[in-house]
Amino acid sequence: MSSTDVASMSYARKASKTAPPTKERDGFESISRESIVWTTEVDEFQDITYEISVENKCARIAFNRPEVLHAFRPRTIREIQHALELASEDPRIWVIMLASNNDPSKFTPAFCSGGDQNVRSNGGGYQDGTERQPKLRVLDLQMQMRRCPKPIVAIVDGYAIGGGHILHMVADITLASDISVFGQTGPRMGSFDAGYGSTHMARLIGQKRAREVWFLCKFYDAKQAYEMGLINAYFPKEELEGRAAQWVRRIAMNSPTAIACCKAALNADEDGGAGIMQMGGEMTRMFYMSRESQEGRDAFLEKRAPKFRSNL
Ligand SMILES: CC(C)(COP(=O)(O)OP(=O)(O)OC[C@H]1O[C@@H](n2cnc3c(N)ncnc32)[C@H](O)[C@@H]1OP(=O)(O)O)[C@@H](O)C(=O)NCCC(=O)NCCSC(=O)c1cc(O)c2ccccc2c1O
Repeated sequence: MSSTDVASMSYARKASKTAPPTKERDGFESISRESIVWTTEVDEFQDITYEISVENKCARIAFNRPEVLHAFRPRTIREIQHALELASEDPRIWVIMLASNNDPSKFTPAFCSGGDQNVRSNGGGYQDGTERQPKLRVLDLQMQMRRCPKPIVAIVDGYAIGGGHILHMVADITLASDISVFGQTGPRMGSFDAGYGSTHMARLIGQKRAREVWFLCKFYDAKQAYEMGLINAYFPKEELEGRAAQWVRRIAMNSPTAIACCKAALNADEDGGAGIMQMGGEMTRMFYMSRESQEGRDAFLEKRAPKFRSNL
């Protein structure tokens, strides 16, 4: 019997009608924390790795530039965009991890240190020879992460700074190790993110705190980040991998459609017309699966008047 089955059993209804209420009845603690065994899905990436676990219904996209603390250049972002598209369109994948590959014996651990300053151009963005024009491609990635119907879990182990800090905030869930450090540096090095980097941060931690983070450019440890509401949880470094596996397994046990709709609704509250479009898209997708919707298409193709049956 797999650990997921054990968790499902404790989650299932039981016969007793007199048991006192306990929070353990959610079954969460019985979900396995064993490391996920990953299979490399695409190996032509240079700046990232992309792995999947079909058994656990999840994908792992990881920054792989430890020598610059996983700073991203346009190539890095383009590769993440491609991997995210693969994961989004793969029916075997229900949850997506955004992480980093660290070897603390060689380089300081980091999730991501933001835009690679070596390729920051004077032309209004970043240019590593792969862009037609210098651009802030990471903003497109942020939109793609928001619009992805599958939950994205950021796994932060080390520095999450600048644009790297924004990427974990844009992810749906953030789990961190206790050695992690969070912060913005833009105003110290001539940059800022006036999009989600400012507005979503204020939604997460409040206006006063967001102004502090941007105006002072202080760094915060994992405990402070948790207390501020920047992250969901933090764990001793050696436990992070197992705890992340537990969270991801649990999300993948739940209804993917319900989760997609919750994500769309939470985005809609913040994203105005674009958020409503995302939620509307989910509604239309499900409506297309109904007999009522299909009757409209069939009637058109058969050149007859539709005979709708209302479900209302
Ligand atoms: C994170 C640090 C505080 C760590 O300091 P530490 O002393 O431990 O390590 P080093 O500084 O020696 O770093 C090791 C090694 O990595 C290189 N490196 C680190 N970060 C970067 C980077 N961002 N770009 C390029 N290279 C980097 C460093 O040079 C070292 O290499 P060596 O060859 O010298 O060994 C510290 O590293 C630090 O402060 N890093 C800079 C972090 C930063 O300022 N990031 C923000 C960049 S701006 C940005 O990210 C950004 C994002 C967006 O989403 C935007 C969106 C819209 C508009 C603008 C955006 C934007 O500007």
